[in-house]
Amino acid sequence: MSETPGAPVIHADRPGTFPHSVLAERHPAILRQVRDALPYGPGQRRALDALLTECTEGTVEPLPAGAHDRERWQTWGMDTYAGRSWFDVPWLWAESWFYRRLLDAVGYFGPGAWQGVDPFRPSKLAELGSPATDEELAALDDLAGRPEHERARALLHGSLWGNRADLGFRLSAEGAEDKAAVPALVADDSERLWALLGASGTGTLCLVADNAGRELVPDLLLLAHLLAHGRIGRAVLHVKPYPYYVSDATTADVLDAVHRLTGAGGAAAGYGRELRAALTDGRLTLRAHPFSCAPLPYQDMPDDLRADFAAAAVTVLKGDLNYRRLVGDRHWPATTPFDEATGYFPGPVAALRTLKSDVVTGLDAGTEAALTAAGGQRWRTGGTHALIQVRT
Ligand SMILES: O=P(O)(O)OC[C@@]1(O)O[C@H](CO)[C@@H](O)[C@@H]1O
Repeated sequence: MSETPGAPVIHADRPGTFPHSVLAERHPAILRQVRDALPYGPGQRRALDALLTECTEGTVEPLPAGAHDRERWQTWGMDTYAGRSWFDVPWLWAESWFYRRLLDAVGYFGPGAWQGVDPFRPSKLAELGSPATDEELAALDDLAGRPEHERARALLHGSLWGNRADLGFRLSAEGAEDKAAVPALVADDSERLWALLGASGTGTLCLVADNAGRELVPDLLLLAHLLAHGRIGRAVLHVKPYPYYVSDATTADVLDAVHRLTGAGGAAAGYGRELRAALTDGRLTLRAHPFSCAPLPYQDMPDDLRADFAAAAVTVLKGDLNYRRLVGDRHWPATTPFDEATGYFPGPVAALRTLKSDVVTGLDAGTEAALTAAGGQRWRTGGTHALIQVRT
């Protein structure tokens, strides 16, 4: 773990703060949701109950000697934090630890019959199969007749606002952009992103995915478009190696999403076929690196991942958690330059994120003041605002 100096690391120890509410309220609610989602047996239910007590009142208990990833978690700080209250370790660490322990409780890592069963799959499938997703996919038919650059921009906004599970590519009668969403952008470096994704490109785009379902679908649509129109030669989609933060995308979720697209008919099916072809011929590859579920900032990424990102024309990181890990989960002044916070990143990097936690960099002072004047600090966590930031 790096000892990088910087703004103070975020902890969850102060009642009344957003991080505290995640540990004290959101995690217990997730445990209840998981209990209800699948018919787990008595042993799994006891383990979920024990985890509830441990994460709210107890201390960090190290993984047992036989755990397959014990050594990895030791390098990720487990021994340092063992014995401390979950509220007294870095918030990012406590959250990642929660999902690792939850999967243990339901037998995800096995051995046994429940090995590999995603506790969040019922909710992911419900979202993917919802009428709202039908509507959003049908909106692709309206997009089909537009010029390529308009489609590309609409799909980029779909991917961005998909982070709020709200696909921005749905066209209004007036034009190609979502009129309500665009003014909510607190930083917009999209033209710099398009400069990296030129009109004809042979380069590789790394897209570090966030949520499955209604976020992953527009991410895939964007990749399909960029590949089909030769803006990039290859894409590498980074997904999680195991279920994480409830809805984060795994390989199984990508396959479900592609299946959903091909079965949808209309323009959506065309995107689905393009994705299947790209996966089959190697233009689109999936990567499920263990570090994608690490409780650490990207500054601490291992060399093989660094090499992947270094070789890309641009790496696009989706969502709030990836943003926290990109700039560091710290109380940065909002005007801290994005270029400075991401200076360590081994190549051009872009963040596409709706704001759902306190961390933010790269705002100008006027924007920050206007946001705060309009409603205190709620803009930081409410998911009502978004940003596209790029460092070349
Ligand atoms: O990465 P995502 O899906 O955009 O957001 C993850 C998130 O919901 O989880 C954290 C709270 O648990 C917050 O940082 C953030 O709001």
